[in-house]
Amino acid sequence: MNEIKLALLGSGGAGKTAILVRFLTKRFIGEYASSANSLYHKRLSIDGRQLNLEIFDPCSQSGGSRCILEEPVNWADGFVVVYNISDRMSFLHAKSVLRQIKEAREESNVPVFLVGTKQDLCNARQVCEEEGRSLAQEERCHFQEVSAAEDYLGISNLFTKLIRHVMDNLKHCAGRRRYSGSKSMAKLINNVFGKRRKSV
Ligand SMILES: Nc1nc2c(ncn2[C@@H]2O[C@H](COP(=O)(O)OP(=O)(O)OP(=O)(O)O)[C@@H](O)[C@H]2O)c(=O)[nH]1
Repeated sequence: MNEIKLALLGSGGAGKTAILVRFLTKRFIGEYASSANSLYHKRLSIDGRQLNLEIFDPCSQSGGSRCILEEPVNWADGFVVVYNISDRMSFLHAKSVLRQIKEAREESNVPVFLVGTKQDLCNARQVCEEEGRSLAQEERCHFQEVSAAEDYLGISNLFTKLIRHVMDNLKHCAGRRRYSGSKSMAKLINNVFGKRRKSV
């Protein structure tokens, strides 16, 4: 069984949980009463391979995104960096997150997806699609705009694509030390990610 670990990063309210819940359950839930970091588990099969997926979704209220950038940026095999297309501050935050991932994981060539979400709110758009695309080009990561409210397929494709890149990258890195050493995992989850674990 392949273990794949993903982390969603981005500013508070950017739409991280909405994207993740859409991917895991196909549903869009308007409000989430979450005040803690969450680790979601999912088994799935991609290209005939059984995968054990763990996805970390930090809650901004618990200072989660700060934690993951300070300590366990090495935990994840791939990242989804989320901003809200109707909030320029969230785009600037995403830019800074991309830089920090790059600094910390330069050698590993870790797959990253920059995601502009809330595409349905295009009347209130503050970040044009081209800006997102060129930032992604600059930072050599993938890019997509989505709407968790309106589009399941786009989000599902995004995660599938990221997971494929992660699998390729892990194959490529085989033999080298995997960044997220399994010995420290339990400690990492308990200390940094809080104790909530969810299976969907
Ligand atoms: N219209 C619209 N609203 C969205 C979309 N995605 C999320 N929202 C709303 O935006 C708000 C914040 O979404 P969350 O998914 O909780 O954002 P988050 O990044 O997880 O926020 P924190 O948990 O605070 O870090 C919620 O009210 C969602 O319903 C979208 O695609 N379209």
